[in-house]
Amino acid sequence: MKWDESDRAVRLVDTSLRDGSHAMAHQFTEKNVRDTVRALDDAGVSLIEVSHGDGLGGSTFNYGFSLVDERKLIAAAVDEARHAKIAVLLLPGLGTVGDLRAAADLGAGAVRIATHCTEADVSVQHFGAARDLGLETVGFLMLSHMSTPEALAKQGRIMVDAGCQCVYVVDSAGALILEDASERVAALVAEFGDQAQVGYHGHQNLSFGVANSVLAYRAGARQIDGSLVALGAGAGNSPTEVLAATFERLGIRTGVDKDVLMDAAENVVKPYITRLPVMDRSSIVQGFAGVYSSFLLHAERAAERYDVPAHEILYRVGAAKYVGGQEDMIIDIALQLAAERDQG
Ligand SMILES: C[C@H](O)CC(=O)C(=O)O
Ligand SMILES: [Mn+2]
Repeated sequence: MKWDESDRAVRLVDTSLRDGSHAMAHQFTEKNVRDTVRALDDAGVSLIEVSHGDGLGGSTFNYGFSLVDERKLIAAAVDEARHAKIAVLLLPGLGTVGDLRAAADLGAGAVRIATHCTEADVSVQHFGAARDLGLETVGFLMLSHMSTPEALAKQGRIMVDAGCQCVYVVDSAGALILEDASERVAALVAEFGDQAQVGYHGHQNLSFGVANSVLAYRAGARQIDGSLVALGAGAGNSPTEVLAATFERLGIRTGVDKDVLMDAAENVVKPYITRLPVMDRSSIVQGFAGVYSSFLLHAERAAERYDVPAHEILYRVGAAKYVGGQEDMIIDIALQLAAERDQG
């Protein structure tokens, strides 16, 4: 197994233990984390993200409480990884610089700082703090389908100027289809030149995670996210094991062992998944209507509570263009639908 980053044409980053937190309703155990990190590390994955689904400090009433304190999970991941670096996610306004310092003290080596695709300026202080802490820095422009490639590149520039080393086009809704993804990546690559890398984070709501990742690579992305068994919000992320197999077939060096990853998917992750990510009606509507993937479980819960269809809630969330942090509006919409039903 190669551990020289320069020997990889593309770096596959695994987010099963962070984006997968949404699909697991934030119920990861320490054993889940240890087993998954060990398997990913054995496969040669060099960056593994571990946090609450909504990042540091995400364990709240609005987003959903974690079963196990994420700091305990981060410490376990750091303890288990022999070669891989552990990354944490931070959404400014939810996670703080104090949370970041604590994660760095626990041994996290990278932070991925996520903002809505038009709000990169709120990340400036956090990138500065991360660089001061000696962390590798990555920026996430979430719900990228809501911006044009040109506007996204300008937002990425704010992150790079603040100290970000790789800016991701994040398809939070799984709404980007083929050129939608590659044109956004290409715009960021053109903007940054060799000042920063570009990454791509896909969701499978319309089933384009892997295809978009290949096009993103061809457009210049050099870090690509995946999750084992697609474990992630909505219909899940691009499966890491499928990315590895696909890139190998294309002759693109990832430095990871696809067979070890497939074994990890089958025998480590699949047995603990409580709800397999699927392209069902609700998640397809998310991709179609451009709805944040992590709204899925919130919509399903509101649907059950108010006896209204989850996919109808999600259509309305898409029409209203709600963004991350507006989870409470899902209940508002469910109440509207219930009132309309009761009025006949
Ligand atoms: C906080 C979000 O879950 C980040 C992410 O993975 C996405 O927007 O997609
Ligand atoms: Mn995601």
